[in-house]
This record gives sequence, structure tokens and C-alpha cells, in this order.
Amino acid sequence: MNSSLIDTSSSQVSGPKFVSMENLSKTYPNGTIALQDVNLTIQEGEFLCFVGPSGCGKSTIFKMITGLAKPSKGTLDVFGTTPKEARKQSDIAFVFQDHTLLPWSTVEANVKLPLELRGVDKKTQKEEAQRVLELVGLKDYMKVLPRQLSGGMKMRVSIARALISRPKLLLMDEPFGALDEITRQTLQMELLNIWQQDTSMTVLFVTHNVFESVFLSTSVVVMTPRPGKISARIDIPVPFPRDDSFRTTTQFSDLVREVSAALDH
Ligand SMILES: Nc1ncnc2c1ncn2[C@@H]1O[C@H](COP(=O)(O)OP(=O)(O)OP(=O)(O)O)[C@@H](O)[C@H]1O
Repeated sequence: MNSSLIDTSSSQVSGPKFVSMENLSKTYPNGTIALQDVNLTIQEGEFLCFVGPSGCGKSTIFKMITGLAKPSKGTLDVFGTTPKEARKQSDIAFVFQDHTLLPWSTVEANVKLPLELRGVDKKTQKEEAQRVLELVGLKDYMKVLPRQLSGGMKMRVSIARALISRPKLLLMDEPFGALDEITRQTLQMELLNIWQQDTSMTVLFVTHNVFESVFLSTSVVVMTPRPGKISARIDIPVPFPRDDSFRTTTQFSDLVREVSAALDH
């Protein structure tokens, strides 16, 4: 067996341990074993994609990292502290498939919300909203309501709202799952450009799409069906910046095949 298929420590990106899971398990009160003995070390600056069949526990991992669900067994360390404490420090932000924008608020108001809730002064809120909307290419849409935007634009707003807190850790749960393929590929490229501008931000990205996982990540974590376990961690040893030409290389097809094979294993 290829040793990269069982190595769950990080080898491509060096740096301090950021999130670590040791024998992490989760059994829900109804007896569902969602995760069993997950061991994973994530280092600062990684872009890690999780792929696996539906119900393998990907979202459960995210819930535990954010302190919304408690491990049943094992340990989970986030920035050297408990998930609850890490969340209090506002260093974690999320993006979900459902953009969760407030329909009656403008793009600007939606994006500012995390800062408003934290009592940040209005001038800083405005400056930061402009900064992140520029990052996602929507600075001319500040006064527009979400319903006036396309699906891809709503997702950009959702990403801008997550970035406004300058998170150390960005959790993305199938963010592009509802988008058409062309918009999806455009947003993948834009997300990589944003991440490359802030190399200290760590991104954990759940997807069902093997192509997406290979294109985006420094490593792909492959999970097994319930009870969820990590069956492989496959490094994607392709330097950044990456562009669309990567998708047509032999190396890309080989890596897609490797991840797909691990999924079938
Ligand atoms: N609150 C809960 N109570 C009981 N079972 C749950 C709960 N939340 C999730 N589960 C179960 O735990 C398992 C893992 O769920 P989870 O949502 O983490 O999987 P997932 O890999 O994110 O799935 P998907 O890809 O479909 O989003 C599933 O069988 C799910 O039905």
C-alpha cells in the first residue's frame, strides 16, 4: 500500500500544529456512531479537503471543531485550546452551501454583521466591508439586496462575510455544491487567489467532488462510510499559485484517480 494512503500527519506544509485530533470519536445520543478513532494533525496554512460518502461524519468533525458538538471519546485541540475557547476568540469562520444571507439587508450590511455583533466601531466595519467585498470582486454591489444577485454572487458575499473577521481557520462545508460547473470552477480559482494572499489562513473544505478536492488542496483527507474513519490522506504536491491549466495535466488526472481509488477502497 502507498504509504501516503495511511499517513495522516501533514508532510507538505510545515508549521505549528493548529488542529489535532487523537482517537476522536462521536456517538450521537440515538446510538449512531458518526466517527470512530479519527487521528489527524492539521498545520497552519494548510488547505485541507475532506471527501467521503454521504453520512461519513464530515460535518460532525466541523461541529466538534467549532464546539457545537462534544467528542464522545478522544481529544480535539484547536489552536492549543478547547474548541469552545477557540470559537470565543472569533478565529474561526464558516461558509455553508446555503449562503444564509439576511434577505432584507444589503450586501454591505450582511457582510458587516460579524463585526457589528462584536461591537466594532462603524468606521472600521465600513472599511473592512469594502476590503472583503473588493477581495471577492463585489465592491460595486454594496447597496444591493441578496435577491438581486446570482447564486455565485451570493456565495461570494457569504465568503466575504466569513473573511471579514480575518479568521485563522475557515471552515467550508460544500460551499460550491449548489452552483453550476462554470461558476464553481470560477469560484474555486477565486478562493485559491484569496487564500494565497493570506498564507497563514488555514482552510478546511468539505466536498463530494474529487476534482474540486485535488484542484484546491494541499492534502485530501478521504473518509470511509459510517462509522466515519480516515482511510487516506493524500498530499497534492503541486505548487501554488495554481491556475486552470492544472486541471488538464496528467498529474491532475493521476491525483484524481488516486483519490477516487482511496474512496472506493
Ligand atoms: N444530531 C444527530 N443525531 C443523530 N445522528 C446524527 C446527528 N447528526 C448527524 N447524525 C448522523 O451521523 C452520521 C454523520 O453525519 P454527518 O452529517 O457528520 O455526515 P456528512 O459526512 O457530513 O454527511 P453529508 O455528506 O451527507 O453532509 C450520519 O449517519 C448522520 O445521520
